[in-house]
Amino acid sequence: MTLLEVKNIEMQYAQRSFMFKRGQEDPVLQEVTFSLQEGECLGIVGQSGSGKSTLGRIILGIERPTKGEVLFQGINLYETTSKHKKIIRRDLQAVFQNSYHSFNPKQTIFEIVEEPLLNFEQFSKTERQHKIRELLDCVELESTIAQKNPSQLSGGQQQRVNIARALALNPKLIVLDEAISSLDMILQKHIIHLLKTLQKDMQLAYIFISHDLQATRYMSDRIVVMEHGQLVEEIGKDEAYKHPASLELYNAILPSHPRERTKKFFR
Ligand SMILES: Nc1ncnc2c1ncn2[C@@H]1O[C@H](COP(=O)(O)OP(=O)(O)OP(=O)(O)O)[C@@H](O)[C@H]1O
Repeated sequence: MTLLEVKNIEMQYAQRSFMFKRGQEDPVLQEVTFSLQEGECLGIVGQSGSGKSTLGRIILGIERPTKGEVLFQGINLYETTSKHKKIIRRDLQAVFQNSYHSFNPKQTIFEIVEEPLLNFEQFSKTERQHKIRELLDCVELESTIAQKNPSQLSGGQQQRVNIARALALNPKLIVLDEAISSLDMILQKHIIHLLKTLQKDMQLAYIFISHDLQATRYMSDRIVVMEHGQLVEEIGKDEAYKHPASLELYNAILPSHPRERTKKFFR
């Protein structure tokens, strides 16, 4: 079943200038259209500045597009009642690149993961404690971590806390915007495996926004490539990239062995 429909999205920011008359910037997104099925992972790749994060924020309901619509479970995100907004806020979650900035540094990990439960569920304190233990276990964190502050955790542990918080309300879709980019290669691998397992166990859908073509290929059922705010190619998991913009990204991947990294990669 279709979970998300993104239709003809255009995004144009107003020019910010003290010197000149305020006008319009060139569109950051143009005619962006795609859909996502329940339980599916769609990868979004593209060069820096191609509009990936802007699109992610529009899908999350954080930024209103200039044109077009986003339907989540058939409900238009930008023209909805407060009752529907609350449902959407439960079912649609996000994990961003820099997890530390999304925490209140004074809160304990327990309080961070508890927050969505307090806001959306009618759980007793014991039920919340149980649920938080379960969520930390789900992301392979020891429950002793619950009394620590974010600054006492490693980057990988912080990102697991972020994932636990995103999972707290059993969402249908998580937008992962460069969610593994700040981690070292080994941690990236662990988190990717974890995300895959959670996706299967919880029938989650993901939008996986990344610069990393290999991680995106591993995670996604389908991949769309963005260039200058437009979707220029859509491929299946095992299909080869064809569009010049996709091939440029693909050719920028460093070979795994330094001997194979010839000068052409640094031109
Ligand atoms: N709030 C804003 N106001 C004005 N322009 C913006 C705003 N947010 C993003 N942009 C512009 O939109 C374009 C796309 O930015 P965006 O961050 O979506 O790209 P991206 O593909 O996610 O890049 P990166 O991979 O580097 O994060 C950029 O030119 C950026 O300067």
